[in-house]
Amino acid sequence: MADEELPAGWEKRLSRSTVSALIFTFLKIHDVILIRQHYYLNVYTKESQWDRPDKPADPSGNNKGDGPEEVQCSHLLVKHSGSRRPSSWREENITRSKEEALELIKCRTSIILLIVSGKATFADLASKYSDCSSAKRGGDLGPFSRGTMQKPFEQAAFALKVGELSSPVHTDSGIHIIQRTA
Ligand SMILES: O=C(CCc1ccccc1)N[C@H](Cc1nc2ccccc2[nH]1)C(=O)O
Repeated sequence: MADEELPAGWEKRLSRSTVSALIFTFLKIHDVILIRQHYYLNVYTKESQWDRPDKPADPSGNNKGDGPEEVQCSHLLVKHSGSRRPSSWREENITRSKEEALELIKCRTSIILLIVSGKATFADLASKYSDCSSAKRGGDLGPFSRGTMQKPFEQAAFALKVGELSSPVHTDSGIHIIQRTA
């Protein structure tokens, strides 16, 4: 079935291994072959699935067993001067700019490559570098359902597969890297 025959409300997307992208981006290893896979995004609920859908996406977002009612995530937050609370356990008065925060989170993210080699875990890094109070719990936010987190965070979290890492996500709190853990 050709792409244009996708049932209404679905988009075909290309994913790639975050790690490969990070290796490619941060270590400038030009012979890394990006692992690319197609997945399908419900344009209404932003939920994603690997299997090609055979029926129109449910616009109501009612969960008919298609996506999780709740997810569990950990995150690493880098705040900046424009954050809603530019202060954290790490730094009483956070003055870095949003651009500096983005650069910093990219550096932190490149450290996530250490996870691949087993030299560090996401929890190790979040507990060291996250500006959220959840750093004390290795960045773990516990399970949450839709409607409880800032929308950009929720949409990114619910689009992740278990174990996946997000790209940098901007909320009023700052810039996050999210890992879905359940
Ligand atoms: O609101 C909290 C506490 C989050 C938390 C949830 C569950 C367990 C432990 C912590 N921390 C804020 C920073 C912050 N903003 C967020 C926005 C979305 C998700 C997590 C976030 N964390 C802050 O510290 O300014």
